[in-house]
Amino acid sequence: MKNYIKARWASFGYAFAGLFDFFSGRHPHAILHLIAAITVLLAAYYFALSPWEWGLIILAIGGVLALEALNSALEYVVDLVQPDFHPLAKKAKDMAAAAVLIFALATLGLASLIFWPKILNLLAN
Ligand SMILES: Nc1ncnc2c1ncn2[C@@H]1O[C@H](COP(=O)(O)OP(=O)(O)OP(=O)(O)O)[C@@H](O)[C@H]1O
Repeated sequence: MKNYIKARWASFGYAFAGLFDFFSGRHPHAILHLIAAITVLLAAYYFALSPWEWGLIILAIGGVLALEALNSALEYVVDLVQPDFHPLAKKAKDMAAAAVLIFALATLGLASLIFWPKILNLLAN
């Protein structure tokens, strides 16, 4: 039991090592997504979103950041197994980037649905 807890605790530490690497500055997209996330969270606070709106925004931000982290992980693996140019390495990296783009666009749609009426309302008053 003690060893089990020790191993789980170590896994938690590895996840934090990944998190530290992700936001270390070595992955410029991670920093861009973080800045965008903080901006959206500040806007959410300003417009006093409902709990449901907060929940959707938090899930969407978490999804974008998690997908970007997976994209970076895949880049590491591709660079490890195929440091030289290879058409399949290109396809793998481009597809992973597409996954982030798809989720980011969906998040943009969600944010527009939530914020646009509130912005219009603010402009009208
Ligand atoms: N080994 C490779 N073979 C073929 N094309 C590659 C290879 N490595 C990278 N590429 C191409 O270059 C693009 C950019 O790859 P890169 O690894 O620099 O990622 P990035 O999107 O710039 O992310 P980051 O800035 O986080 O490193 C890939 O999407 C792919 O099209």
